[in-house]
Amino acid sequence: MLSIENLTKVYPTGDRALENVSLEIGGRETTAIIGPSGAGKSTLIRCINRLTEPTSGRIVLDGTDVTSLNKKELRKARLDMGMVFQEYNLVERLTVMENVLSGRLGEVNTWQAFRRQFPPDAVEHAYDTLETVGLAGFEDKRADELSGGQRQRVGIARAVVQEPKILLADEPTSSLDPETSRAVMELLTDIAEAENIPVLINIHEVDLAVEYADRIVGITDGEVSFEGEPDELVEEAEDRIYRSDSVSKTGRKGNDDEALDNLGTELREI
Ligand SMILES: Nc1ncnc2c1ncn2[C@@H]1O[C@H](COP(=O)(O)OP(=O)(O)OP(=O)(O)O)[C@@H](O)[C@H]1O
Repeated sequence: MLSIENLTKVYPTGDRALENVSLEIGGRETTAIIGPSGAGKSTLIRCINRLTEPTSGRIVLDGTDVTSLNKKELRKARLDMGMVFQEYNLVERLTVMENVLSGRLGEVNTWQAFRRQFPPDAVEHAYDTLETVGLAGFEDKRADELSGGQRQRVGIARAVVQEPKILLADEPTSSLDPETSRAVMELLTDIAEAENIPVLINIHEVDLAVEYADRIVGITDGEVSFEGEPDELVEEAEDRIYRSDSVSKTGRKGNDDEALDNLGTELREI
């Protein structure tokens, strides 16, 4: 169970990205965080494993107060929090298998890591996980030979072999085409069930959130503006979440789209 308690983040620039955010995430539920651009979604995900340091508040994972850990303790605690990134964060010149096993690096010493000596159960788990994510047979391919969707599958497999207590995903579909995005969302929700862990996803596309998530959390101007099941996300709730936004919500025309339309009209008139 992950408890986020009164989380506040103020960047050194003075930007108040999060204001007293409290949430509980548990079971094997997929929670989607939606909201306008700049609302604080990414900051929220990154504060959980302290890739971004919270200003105040607490993050408690299965009884461990992550916010109070020193560097060494934090490295260990991060093994419990698998992270999937928008840009995959793979080591391009390493193979798929090496990238996946890097999820277990925290468990072996430097010499073992250098000799690529991982425990046999880790290697077996990596093979199984590659099969789960649809990449059986890709073990020896280099990461830079893969498509975006395949890279993201490697990123997910790397997070899963850590055997985390929670999976965090920061815009995992933003660099992917719609069909691949759906496949990745399906995979993440399947993993939540199979591994019996909660998955927290920062996602731009409301339609994907509604289709795949069990629960939706709306963030607006750094605060929780909605919390509920996908079918509770009626138009009024969406308007509340996106009240100050014009571009991020899928399916709704924003200022940029309108500006492009106007430009098109003007060009046709010349
Ligand atoms: N490193 C930083 N330094 C200063 N301000 C930052 C930093 N990162 C984010 N911010 C600010 O914090 C606020 C929240 O940003 P964040 O990236 O968390 O939003 P987001 O909802 O994930 O946006 P998007 O959907 O566009 O990625 C914004 O006002 C942003 O400008």
